[in-house]
Amino acid sequence: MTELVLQNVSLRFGGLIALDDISFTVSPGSLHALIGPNGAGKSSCFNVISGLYRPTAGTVRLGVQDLLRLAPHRVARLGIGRAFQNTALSPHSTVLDNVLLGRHALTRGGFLAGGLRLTSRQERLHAARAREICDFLGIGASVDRPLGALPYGVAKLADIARALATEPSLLLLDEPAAGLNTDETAELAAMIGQIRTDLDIAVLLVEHDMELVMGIADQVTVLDFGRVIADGTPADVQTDPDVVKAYLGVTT
Ligand SMILES: Nc1ncnc2c1ncn2[C@@H]1O[C@H](COP(=O)(O)OP(=O)(O)OP(=O)(O)O)[C@@H](O)[C@H]1O
Repeated sequence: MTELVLQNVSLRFGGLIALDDISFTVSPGSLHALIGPNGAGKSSCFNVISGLYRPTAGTVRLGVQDLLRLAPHRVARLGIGRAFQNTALSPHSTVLDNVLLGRHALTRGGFLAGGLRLTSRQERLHAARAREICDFLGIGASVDRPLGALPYGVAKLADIARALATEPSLLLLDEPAAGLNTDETAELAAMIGQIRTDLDIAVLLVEHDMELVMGIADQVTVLDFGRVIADGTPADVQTDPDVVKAYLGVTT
């Protein structure tokens, strides 16, 4: 992966400023967290990076590539995969079929949406890769079961598997621990660490679970009211007076 650089990005919705001149860099191979109170602009930031929202000002680059000129599927094809806060997967389809949706981004035009016919050999290769990814995430045993019949934690991992199936070099995870119990959260933390170390994929993580974030991130960017108020190591940001104030609403 090359660096992801957001520079002076602003996003307005009418009179509301969702992102106000934000800049930060996600380094190759890093585990970078984006945190902040409710409404701080974290999801808006993800939507800008993945091409769903066009910012009012600023630049977003992956290496030399200007991401703001690209549609979401082109951003995905450049190696930015995204797992969603509420999984957008089909409960009636099997885990495998859901994960195969991720392979779609790799194929010109999209073999599922675009009607480009794959040979049976290509289909087999995609399915084998999808199974491999599910095995890696520890959900291999559930791969042929309908997603809706499985525990929420497995469904969350299936959505991460779908994002990994796009073969990203940077994975965006939007609140992956939301709705998970303590054990599932601990397993997820270990899994995110393995995605970075074993697969050499950088992770940009939006998450409210501070213990999870501070335990695994090596860089943390803190947003508040659409602005970057701190950017540094977990140790740096935890003691930053502006961050303490934003979270606790008190002056230090
Ligand atoms: N499509 C939209 N139209 C209008 N306003 C929006 C839109 N998306 C986000 N906003 C507003 O932009 C601001 C930032 O919202 P955003 O969802 O990015 O914050 P967040 O940090 O992800 O919050 P949360 O932690 O609650 O998910 C909020 O005031 C929100 O209401």
